[in-house]
Amino acid sequence: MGRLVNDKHNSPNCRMKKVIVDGEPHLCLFAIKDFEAESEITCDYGDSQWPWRAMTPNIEMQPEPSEQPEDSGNSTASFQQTPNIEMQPEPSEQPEDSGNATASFQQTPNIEMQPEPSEQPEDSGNATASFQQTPNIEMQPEPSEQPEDSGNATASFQQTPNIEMQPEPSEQPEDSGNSTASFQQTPNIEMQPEPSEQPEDSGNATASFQQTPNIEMQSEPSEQPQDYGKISNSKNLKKISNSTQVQELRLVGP
Ligand SMILES: C[S@@+](CC[C@H](N)C(=O)[O-])C[C@H]1O[C@@H](n2cnc3c(N)ncnc32)[C@H](O)[C@@H]1O
Repeated sequence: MGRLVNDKHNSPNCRMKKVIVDGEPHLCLFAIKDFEAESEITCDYGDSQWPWRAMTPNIEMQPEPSEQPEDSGNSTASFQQTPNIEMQPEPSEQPEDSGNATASFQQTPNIEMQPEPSEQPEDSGNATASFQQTPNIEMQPEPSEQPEDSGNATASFQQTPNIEMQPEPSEQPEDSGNSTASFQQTPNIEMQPEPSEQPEDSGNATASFQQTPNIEMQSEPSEQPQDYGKISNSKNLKKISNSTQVQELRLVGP
């Protein structure tokens, strides 16, 4: 318990007394005033050149009147402010040591983080951005090994089956594996020759039947005009008539 009591020369809340029990001395601590729980326990260490006392009077005089004028009797407030003031000179005496230990460690990782962004000058405070770019850079080399498969993996795979489909129909145009492509192309090829044959057939059929009667018609009239021409020929008729007349004459004559 005694190791928890601080020194307070002016207004301690406790007092240390020597009590002899069974002939043996004991240091016993007694409260000399009421104070709340968890308050600083203080007593007068006695007259001595305690190092903190050399600093305490000057420090206590400044904060007590200005900040807590109504707490004149509250020694607790003075001691609470005292350590705060003591913490400031400690960092100044040892700027990189205990007092600034927390700050120094916080700055250290920040300094470590800055060199990383310095490689990426615009990512100074954006450690997250730097890490995001790093995987992007890693992703780029991977595509660089396969430059055509990088971002167009889908396109490449789409092209691959297309390329496979093209040679397959060419190699096995009528096989089962290329049923889709082969049959699509095959009917196209069949359809092309069919129309190419049909136009000739259909047109020839029509033309042949048309020509045939024409030819027949031509032949018929070609024969008839000759007959009709003979009959219609007035000269021939005259010859015939003359011959009949001659025959009649001959019959009549003898
Ligand atoms: C018995 S211990 C008191 C408890 C100690 N302050 C602690 O936190 O454990 C005695 C030591 O406390 C410190 N101390 C006691 N009274 C003080 C005061 N008024 N101002 C600054 N340090 C004090 C000194 O370092 C002293 O050696």
